[in-house]
Amino acid sequence: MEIFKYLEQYDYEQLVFCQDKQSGLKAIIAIHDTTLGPALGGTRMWTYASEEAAIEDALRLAKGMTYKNAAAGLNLGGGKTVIIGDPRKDKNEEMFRAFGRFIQGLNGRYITAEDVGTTVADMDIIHEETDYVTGISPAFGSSGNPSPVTAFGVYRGMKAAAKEAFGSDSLEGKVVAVQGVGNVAYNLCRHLHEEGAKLIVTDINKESVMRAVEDFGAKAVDPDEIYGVECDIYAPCALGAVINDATIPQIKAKVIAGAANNQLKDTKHGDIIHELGIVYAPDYVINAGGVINVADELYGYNSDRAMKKVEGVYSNIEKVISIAKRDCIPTYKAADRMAEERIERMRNSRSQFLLNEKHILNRRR
Ligand SMILES: NC(=O)C1=CN([C@@H]2O[C@H](COP(=O)(O)OP(=O)(O)OC[C@H]3O[C@@H](n4cnc5c(N)ncnc54)[C@H](O)[C@@H]3O)[C@@H](O)[C@H]2O)C=CC1
Ligand SMILES: CC(C)CC(=O)C(=O)O
Repeated sequence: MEIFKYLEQYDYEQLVFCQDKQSGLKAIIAIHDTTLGPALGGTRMWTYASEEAAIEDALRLAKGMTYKNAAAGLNLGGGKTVIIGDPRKDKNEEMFRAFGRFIQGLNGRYITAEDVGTTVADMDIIHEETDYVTGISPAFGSSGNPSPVTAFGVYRGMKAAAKEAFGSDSLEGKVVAVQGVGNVAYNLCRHLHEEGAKLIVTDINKESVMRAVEDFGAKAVDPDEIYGVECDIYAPCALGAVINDATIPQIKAKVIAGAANNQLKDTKHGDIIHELGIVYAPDYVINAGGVINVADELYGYNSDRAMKKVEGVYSNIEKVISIAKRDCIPTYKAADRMAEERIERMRNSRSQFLLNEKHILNRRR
């Protein structure tokens, strides 16, 4: 990958490589765009096949955060970190302390939170070194694990997408195929089960599957089978790029609505599912509940206020669908349009000169 060419092509601001020999930390912080405010996005710990794959993931996820935060109405830019390693074997306290110091060194340009492979306990360790971390323990007056709130937002967004596809937002009796039943999707399954939806689940982790079978009466299928099952709604809740040339011909669902980031392998796959008449709830709009929740910590966390905003994922999905219909475009493009228009409006409004304490005029006093 020609890194500067890529950064220029997709308007990235900064890519930071962090190495700490003692703890084994190898982290990549990608900051995409800070027009709306500091870049907020989680830290993913994963065993990447190559350093290039890790860089690509950080970059793609960071750009997704710019769009997610903008579309959610947050005054935050987009960034993300990936830590290279196996979260089950390679974590240690010094690693997250070292990582916290690297974040502190960015002086507020980047604020982190949980993502796949990292936990509230990890955020608490980072917090020993920096205040630029969210999703820390409720004991600190913070919001804790974002996953249940992300799940609630996905549930709300799924209902809005169902209303468009089926004429009603009730999920009672609807068959939902859930791919990956981890932190977010387990909580999503609970909401769906409580509303009377029928669940088909899969995961590469057998224990997670069994928990959903036992707790919610879900039917289990093998990971490769999930795309082709007879269902009304397909909910990708594992990793990205699952909507692709190989999977689209198998999908029988009328709605795709799930938590995973970067679900479309390529934008052309968003065009194809649109042509097939599938209602696609764009990933970064439907899964914004977690970031909306952790962002509230920056104002002094208030759960009621945060949950009210997360309920708005429903109307945000409605808004995206109506832009898509108005402009005759697929929903993924409508979501991009919504996010980009907000960033441009704010960029223009911030172009006016404002004196602040760092300005040269102040230094002369
Ligand atoms: N946790 C959060 O608040 C947010 C999460 N997301 C996204 O939602 C997705 C899920 O996040 P979490 O639930 O936090 O992660 P998680 O790691 O708890 O759950 C992911 C699950 O997917 C399973 N999985 C991995 N590969 C699979 C495959 N090929 N087939 C089937 N299952 C597979 C894993 O075993 C795991 O149980 C991720 O893409 C994440 O980036 C997005 C926004 C917020
Ligand atoms: C997990 C969230 C708190 C932030 C994030 O990184 C995301 O929404 O993907």
